[in-house]
Amino acid sequence: MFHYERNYNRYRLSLVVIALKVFAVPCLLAQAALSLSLAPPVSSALKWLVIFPVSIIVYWTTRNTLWTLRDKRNAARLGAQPIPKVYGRWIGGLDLMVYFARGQEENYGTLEFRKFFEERGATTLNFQIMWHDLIMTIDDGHIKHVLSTGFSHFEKGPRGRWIMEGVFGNGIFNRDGDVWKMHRSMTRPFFSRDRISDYVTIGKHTDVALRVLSKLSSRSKAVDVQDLFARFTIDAAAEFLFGTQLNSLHAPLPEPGRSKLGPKGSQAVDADDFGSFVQAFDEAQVKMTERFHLDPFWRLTELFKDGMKEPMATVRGYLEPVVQRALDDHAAAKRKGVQLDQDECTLLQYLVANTDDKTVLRDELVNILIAGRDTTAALLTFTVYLLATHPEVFRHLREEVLAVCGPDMPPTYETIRDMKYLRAVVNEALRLFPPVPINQRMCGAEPAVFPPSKPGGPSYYVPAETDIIYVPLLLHRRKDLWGDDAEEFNPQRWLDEDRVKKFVQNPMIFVPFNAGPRICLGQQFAYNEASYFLARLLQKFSAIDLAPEAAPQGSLPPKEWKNEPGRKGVEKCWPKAAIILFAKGGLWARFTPVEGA
Ligand code: HEM
Repeated sequence: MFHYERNYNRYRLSLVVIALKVFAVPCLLAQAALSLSLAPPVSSALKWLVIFPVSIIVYWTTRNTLWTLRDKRNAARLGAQPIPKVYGRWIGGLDLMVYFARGQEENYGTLEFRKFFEERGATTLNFQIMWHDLIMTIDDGHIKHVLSTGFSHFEKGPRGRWIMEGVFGNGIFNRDGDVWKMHRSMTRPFFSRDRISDYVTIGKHTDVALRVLSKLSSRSKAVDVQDLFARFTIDAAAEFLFGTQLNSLHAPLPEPGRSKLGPKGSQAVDADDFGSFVQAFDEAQVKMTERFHLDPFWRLTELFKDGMKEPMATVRGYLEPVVQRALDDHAAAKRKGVQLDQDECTLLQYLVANTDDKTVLRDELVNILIAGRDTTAALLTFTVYLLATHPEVFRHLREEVLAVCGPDMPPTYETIRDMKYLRAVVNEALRLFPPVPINQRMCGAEPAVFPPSKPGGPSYYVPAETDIIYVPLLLHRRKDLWGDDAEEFNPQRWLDEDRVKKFVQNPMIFVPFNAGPRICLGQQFAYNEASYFLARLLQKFSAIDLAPEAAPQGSLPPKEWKNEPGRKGVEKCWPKAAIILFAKGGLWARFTPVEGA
């Protein structure tokens, strides 16, 4: 097996390999041509300043032209067309790369990619960056092929693995083929039940979170709900996954007007141990996103300092004792002949019964903590944002919650199922703000073909080993799929018979949890957790108002956005993506408590 972790640690060395490939090959060819030519010798200055740089451009342009011809031939052989190409204005399409990287800093999540599709009237494009193909798609049919019907032709691939290794390591998110199958079969049985104990865990942490919220709200204090939800979901996930009480909700929260801008959201001025763990988690994810945008140049920016090392040392330092304790407990239980009760055990107990490899265990926890914490926190954050900005939806939802659960009865599996408007609100938030707004795959060693996504449409040729980016945030906002109100928050669309019929006919227009064999394992848990929390929240609070004045400086959407069409012109928080969607600087809001609740 290829040891990614060992190789990842040599990322500086890989820079030499890349440099040799990009620069040395054309320069050596130029040197050979000079030596063989009968022309008089040229000066060193001419060679280094003119001939070698020109040879690099000529070599790569020629190679690209030859590959384009080869792809055209292959495409014709397979009865397909090449995907429309996007060229930058600078050599090697470097301006596109700068645009993508700057977008990470300055723009609205992944929305900025839309202009390329609109300008060309296409839903799948092939960006030419550093003389390489980078396919980006918002096409439901092509995404279906990548994730589901053509699953075996696509993988996460070595590029993604290189970049994600520092965070995800040997965990389920970062593996393909048999190793991924092993991870999936090891973890899936744990997620395949609707366990009563899950509701107990969710209920317990919801109560703590709402007590904190009630206390602050009784003094009309603004709260960064994104931070609150990150604490709630990590406390619930830690108990559900490894039986540990993190009690992060008991630690000091960021204060309105006194917090600073953290790597993603807001940050308490004096971070405690838990704060450092969470900030480290966030920092590592932001770094990982930067690497995606700057690849392969991130190696240069981290030549003297591995940007992932420190934050991940903090994260792993936090988790290693947890893993060790689980292994010790398992060994002790085995000695006493105690059997594991699969219905009541935590994921970690379940995993240690299957492997004692500490790296696998630690990395799996990191993977599932990120999966379980940040995604659900993003869902809750953007649902609250949408409810605060749509009081009529808030009122309607509250009426349903009070009608089904009364003013204080905790929701159950059955009552959650009965609250159809609640499900519609959650789905609508997932549609407009999918917690995983952008994702990546790679075509395998053989070329593939995207079948026509519309009757009579073209099949598209996908060259072997090409990166493919798909963008659920843009797919979910396509007007031709969702109607003219695609950008509006309208939960009713999930209850309208005709519109639901359209979705049932083509479920690939909505993929917040992915699709196919790698579909999210925690989908049911996430729906349960978010629905439970929202129902309890609406029992206890009668209104939500955004409190932008409480946010740290630099968090609010830039003034220039006001002139932009669509959601960008009306957004009151700044959606950004670092693998997972978040509100820059947090989402600050005030809650009106119900008397006596
Ligand atoms: C709103 C909440 C959630 C959303 C939107 C979400 C979304 C996703 C997406 C898009 C993927 C596919 C990633 C990829 O293959 O590139 C995924 C995978 C996964 N999710 Fe979730 N997720 C959520 C909550 C959870 C929770 C709560 C857990 C567990 C506690 C979880 C566990 C997983 C796991 C283990 C995978 C990996 C599946 C595989 O590679 O085979 N997720 N999720």
